[in-house]
Amino acid sequence: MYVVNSREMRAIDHYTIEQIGIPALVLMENAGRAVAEEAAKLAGGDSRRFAILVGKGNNGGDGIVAARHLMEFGNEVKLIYATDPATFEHEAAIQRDIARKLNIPYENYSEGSPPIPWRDYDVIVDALLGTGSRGAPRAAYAKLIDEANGSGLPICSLDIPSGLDPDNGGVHAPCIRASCTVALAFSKRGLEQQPGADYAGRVIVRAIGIPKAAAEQQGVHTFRIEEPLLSDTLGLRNYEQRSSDTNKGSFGHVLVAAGSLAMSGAGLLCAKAALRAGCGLVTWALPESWLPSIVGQLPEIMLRGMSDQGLGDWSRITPQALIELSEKKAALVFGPGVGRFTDDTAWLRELWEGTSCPLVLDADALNMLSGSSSDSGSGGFKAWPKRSSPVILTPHPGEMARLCGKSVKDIQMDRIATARTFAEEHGVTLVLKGAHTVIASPAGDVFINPTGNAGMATGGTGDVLAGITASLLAQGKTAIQAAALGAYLHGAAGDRVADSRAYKASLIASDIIEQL
Ligand SMILES: NC(=O)C1=CN([C@@H]2O[C@H](COP(=O)(O)OP(=O)(O)OC[C@H]3O[C@@H](n4cnc5c(N)ncnc54)[C@H](OP(=O)(O)O)[C@@H]3O)[C@@H](O)[C@H]2O)[C@@H](O)CC1
Ligand SMILES: [K+]
Repeated sequence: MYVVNSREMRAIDHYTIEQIGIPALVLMENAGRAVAEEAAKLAGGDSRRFAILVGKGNNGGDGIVAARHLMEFGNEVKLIYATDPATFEHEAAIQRDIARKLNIPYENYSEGSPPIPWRDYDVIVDALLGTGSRGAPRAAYAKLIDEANGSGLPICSLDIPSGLDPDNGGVHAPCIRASCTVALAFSKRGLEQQPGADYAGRVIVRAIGIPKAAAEQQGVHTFRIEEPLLSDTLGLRNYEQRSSDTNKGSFGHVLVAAGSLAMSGAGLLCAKAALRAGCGLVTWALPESWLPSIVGQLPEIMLRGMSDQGLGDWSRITPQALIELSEKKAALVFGPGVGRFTDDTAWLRELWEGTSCPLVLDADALNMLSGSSSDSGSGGFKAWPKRSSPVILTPHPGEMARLCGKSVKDIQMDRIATARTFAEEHGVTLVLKGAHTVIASPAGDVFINPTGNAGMATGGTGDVLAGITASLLAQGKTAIQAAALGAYLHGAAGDRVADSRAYKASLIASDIIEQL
């Protein structure tokens, strides 16, 4: 499903109205009707009392239409205007006049108004500010938002919660805390990123007559991952279907290079997740001195001890040894639990240049790459030679901050833009982890993953994701397919674990592997 920013939405509206010829009033009627239906569902029955908070723009116009339909459904409604309705223009002014002729009750609210008697209402519809909103809500808008949040009533926001930045998910003070948000035509970027996603409540996207072709025509290339999208946009139709005439050699051999004595579990989780995600074979390359302690733990996985001079870590293992082992492998994942060592950035560069299979870099491998970026004058790993096969990087916000030389706060402020820019500039597929994981391709396509839960913020879940992603690559998926499907399946498995437990936060990383 398309996810748009306010500029794209304006262009899509304009194209639909001017080029396709669907009148703005028709779109507004469809929008108001859709919101009325969803608000009525939230209210849970007939004859409920709705306060409709109305701003001066088209969001307010949609709200007046919603009021009309709610009244038609048998409810009581009252319009509360945050700006003198005499100043309304265009479609909003037309809706204001219709409401007057229908004697829909209203009041003009201003900064000096006494508090609204909220006990006279059951549900609030928030139609103050939509995608035309700029900056923190001002004057009467701000006061009304504070009052509505303090009322204790369920709030249905129209398009976005008023006070939300529609483009990056940041929230101004104050911002409506909605029970549900009815996004019109397409989801908005602000609804798909934190903290906006929390303020929006349940997001329901409703069609209002704007054709999908309009988004395509305007070049929108940000999507939320969902089952139809996996098949339509990512070309993953029947991604689980296999021919019956196959063998383990048909589904790729993953090489996992991970783990050190202190963090052997990272390698174990990564290798096991790779196998569980469907590839034919997994070899786990690990420092040889502690290999004996692993024997028998993962009977399905082949172990390869790497000569480590008895240290138990990667500091004495040569990149050449791993390069040789990677020959004929369908994917290599490097990084989970490997730690840092002297000259590891140069070590990683040798691996980068010497291997020809698709590469997934996670955890400490990402910190090695950051070492390259901080190496002044080298141009960072952007200047490393282009590889013939793809690279997927899977940073969490802290690792991303180091890769970009920015703060975590800067990264989190606009995850979509950060991920897209980085992927385009560095020619890699990027998986920026965290709530609503963002996956960006070198071509600039961005996919937002809706699956997953807060219980997954626990050690080892990243190692599992790296293993799943490499496994999908080995099975012949393209980098963007493997990265998007990997994040989706990882989160979906995590949601199944959470659903099956008495205490959702008790999820641990190996549970995810078992639910794949
Ligand atoms: N076009 C169409 O056909 C369709 C439109 N649709 C609907 O339109 C919505 C977008 O409508 P929009 O562009 O009119 O902007 P919207 O958010 O209602 O209000 C902006 C007004 O508020 C004001 N204002 C801004 N910031 C403020 C602040 N911080 N604090 C206080 N005031 C502030 C600002 O006025 P100003 O202060 O600049 O005079 C501006 O005039 C969209 O979300 C969807 O609901 C859909 O149904 C699809 C079809
Ligand atoms: K709104």
